[in-house]
Amino acid sequence: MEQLPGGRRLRLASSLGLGQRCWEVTLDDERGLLAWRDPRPPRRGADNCFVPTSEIIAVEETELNKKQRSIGKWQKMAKPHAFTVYYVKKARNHRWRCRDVTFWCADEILCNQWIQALKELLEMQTCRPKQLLVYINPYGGKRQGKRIYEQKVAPLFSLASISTDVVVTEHANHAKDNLFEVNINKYDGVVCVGGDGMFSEVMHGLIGRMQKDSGIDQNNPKAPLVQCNIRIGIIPAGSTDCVCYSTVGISDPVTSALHIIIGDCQPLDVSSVHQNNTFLKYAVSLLGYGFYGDVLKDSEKKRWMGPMRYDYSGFKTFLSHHYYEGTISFQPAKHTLGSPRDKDSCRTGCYICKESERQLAEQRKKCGFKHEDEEEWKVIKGKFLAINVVNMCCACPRSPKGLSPAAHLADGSADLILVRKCSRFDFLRYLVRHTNKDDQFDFSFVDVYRVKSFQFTSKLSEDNESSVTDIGKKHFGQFCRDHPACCCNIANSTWNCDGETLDSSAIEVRVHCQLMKLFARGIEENCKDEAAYSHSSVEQLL
Ligand SMILES: CCCCCCCCCCCCC/C=C/[C@@H](O)[C@H](COP(=O)(O)O)NC(C)=O
Ligand SMILES: Nc1ncnc2c1ncn2[C@@H]1O[C@H](COP(=O)(O)OP(=O)(O)O)[C@@H](O)[C@H]1O
Ligand SMILES: [Ca+2]
Repeated sequence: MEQLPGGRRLRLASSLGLGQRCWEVTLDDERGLLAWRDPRPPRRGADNCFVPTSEIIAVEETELNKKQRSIGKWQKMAKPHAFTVYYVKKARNHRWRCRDVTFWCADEILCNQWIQALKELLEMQTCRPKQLLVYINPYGGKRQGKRIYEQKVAPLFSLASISTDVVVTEHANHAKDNLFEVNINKYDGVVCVGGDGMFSEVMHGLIGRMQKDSGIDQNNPKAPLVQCNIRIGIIPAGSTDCVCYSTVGISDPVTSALHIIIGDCQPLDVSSVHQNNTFLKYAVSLLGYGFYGDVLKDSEKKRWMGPMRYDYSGFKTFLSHHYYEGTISFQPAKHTLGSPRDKDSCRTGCYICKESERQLAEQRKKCGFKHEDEEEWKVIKGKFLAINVVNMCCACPRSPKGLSPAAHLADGSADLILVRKCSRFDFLRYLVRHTNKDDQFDFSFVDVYRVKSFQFTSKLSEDNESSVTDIGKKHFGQFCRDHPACCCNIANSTWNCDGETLDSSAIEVRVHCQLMKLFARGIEENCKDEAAYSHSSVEQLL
């Protein structure tokens, strides 16, 4: 142990070989950093590097091969001893890669000391998973799930000494049903390889299992649900991969695997959807009626097209320009500090989400839930082209900022976006803004509210309830008789619930703050990635 001028302790500091030269290598316990720098003065700091120990993937003793030994200093050494450190390298656009660096020295004891010290530090990272349950949907996206897992993810898990039980699903709901049967306590996490639909399935299995084990009735819309502490990791291999993109910042299997390995944790709000005291679904990303429901329903018939089906069905649905009549009621989310029109987005370590977490803990301590129903409800009736309720920004490669750029991952609220009846041209302007930086809510026909609960009843089901003999009933699926060209559809739309269709014209939605956790850390603030590794900051540290 070495003492530095500032009183800081270094666990190890040695001169070790890296390539052809000797480098000063330090392991700083207090700061949790492994650093190596070239002591030669001329090219100041040119090749200095450091890695937080929390981002070291593995340490291995290394046998240097003949080629390595035949060059430079190796020749003079009887038998050099070496070890390799595998670590996370942050690249552009939130992409992470696994890199390695091999150090050598003549002294076997010193080499072992380093391996031992680094392994001890890895052991201390208690948030890392050791045993994972993996579900692969072989038919998601471009049908590459199995290949992606085997070639890109499994080798990294094995490098990090993570054991896995792998299930390749044979039918829809295979993963969900399986989660009710397995010995869940054996695992530190569940990994799903697939798209948003597959993630939704795994989430239903886990949350459902938790409630069942705790004797909570999911059919009761007011039941305080039990939080799910087993984290889910998403390896993106689907068509949209919105949950992965919105929680990591990129859809990239290797990046996601590395977030799982280092044991990241991102809490997530979950909405429950009920109809008349019957549980229907949970949702974490988009709950969409009208446009996004119709796109999904049409695209299901075109699965053979792969991810392209959304472009085809999107275009077709846009042309059909159907709007739907109904009544919306919601309770505004007064507890959260943010608003949907904020300029700042939810980022790693978001203080708005932390504040909600604090409130949640306080609420639990008091052991009672407020009489939420007594709080204010707002009611809006109208004709809508789209009703979107989003728990997170819903960013994905098609829409890099998402449907609600300022929505938060874990603040206990959802953003309710209402797109009222407007011209095709205006609706196109709105859709185009999903894909660029312009304000999506700056239209007279678009309203946005931050809500904690929400209800919707389509006019059709309201009418049916009030008069059973309503002739409209006979005409489901046909266009408005009085106005053949008006695009008002007397059939209901479908809900797009995280990429799964849900046929229900009257639903009740409630946001459950931080009901589950992912192996992720939210989207990191941009540009800092490179800055954190800048040479000047390395200089200050050493
Ligand atoms: C004319 C310009 C049109 C621009 C359209 C912009 C599209 C933006 C799409 C954003 C959708 C984000 C919400 C994510 C939904 C997913 O749950 C769902 C299912 O994803 P999956 O197929 O399971 O990965 N995908 C869709 C398109 O409904
Ligand atoms: N083996 C399987 N065969 C058919 N469907 C499956 C299978 N495994 C999972 N599914 C279902 O496929 C649906 C879509 O999967 P997903 O991975 O989200 O792909 P995509 O992003 O292309 O929609 C999910 O609803 C899931 O329940
Ligand atoms: Ca939220």
